[in-house]
Amino acid sequence: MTWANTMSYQIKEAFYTLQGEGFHAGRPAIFCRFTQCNLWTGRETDRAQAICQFCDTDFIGTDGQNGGRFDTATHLVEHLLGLWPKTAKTHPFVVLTGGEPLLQADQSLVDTFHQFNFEIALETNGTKQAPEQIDWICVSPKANAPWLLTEGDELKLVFPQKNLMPDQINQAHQFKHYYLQPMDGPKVAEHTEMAVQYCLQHPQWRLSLQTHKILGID
Ligand SMILES: C[S@@+](CC[C@H](N)C(=O)[O-])C[C@H]1O[C@@H](n2cnc3c(N)ncnc32)[C@H](O)[C@@H]1O
Ligand SMILES: Nc1nc2[nH]cc(C(=O)O)c2c(=O)[nH]1
Ligand code: SF4
Ligand SMILES: [Mg+2]
Repeated sequence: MTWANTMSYQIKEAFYTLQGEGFHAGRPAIFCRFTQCNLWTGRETDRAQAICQFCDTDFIGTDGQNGGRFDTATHLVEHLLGLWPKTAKTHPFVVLTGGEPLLQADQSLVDTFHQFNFEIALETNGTKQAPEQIDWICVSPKANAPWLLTEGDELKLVFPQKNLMPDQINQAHQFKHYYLQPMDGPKVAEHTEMAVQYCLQHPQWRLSLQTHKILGID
């Protein structure tokens, strides 16, 4: 006999938009937002007790646009492929985010994306190791959380974070690009000015604005 497969991918929402942040800002991409995070429950009543307290995202449930539970990697990938324009001359580009995508995204999902000719980018908090062969890894470490994934393509530090300022980033870490992203919230203007000044004084760092918020798109 075979066991019923209870594993499934739980997706809050999925949408086609421009990557707003970091190296690939401006690039059309399918966003796949997984439910759940290991640094916050996602409930406002728990925010003040969470390890990560500044999150700008709702990742609870599977009720968002194009969200749902997908019982196999193939079913999820086919669903996402449907969001890529039919007339596109380029292969589909997907950004796995959340919530924390590495709680669910496994080797089978990565391999299935590649079978369907996807290029895969990942947005992660860096608390877990990633499956192999992800095409673009963006790590955004969080103060007071374990940091295990210390290599990747892009390090995108939300700034400022008490206990995780850019001078505390170990330069032995292996990333191709280093970005400061101003922490959104009531003080975003002040944080942006501070990030500009920090980059000017430490030109290894570049500024990442959340351009989708400026544009008013997803
Ligand atoms: C919502 S997170 C999901 C992926 C993963 N859990 C992570 O933290 O990287 C996506 C990106 O938004 C960033 N982010 C979350 N809240 C933010 C805020 N208030 N201001 C600026 N960036 C924020 C995260 O650091 C991360 O780079
Ligand atoms: N346009 C757009 N770009 C993004 N880059 C990272 C995002 C995220 O929430 O992970 C995000 C997002 O939610 N929207
Ligand atoms: S780690 Fe990412 S998804 Fe989790 S609470 Fe922080 S910013 Fe939000
Ligand atoms: Mg976002």
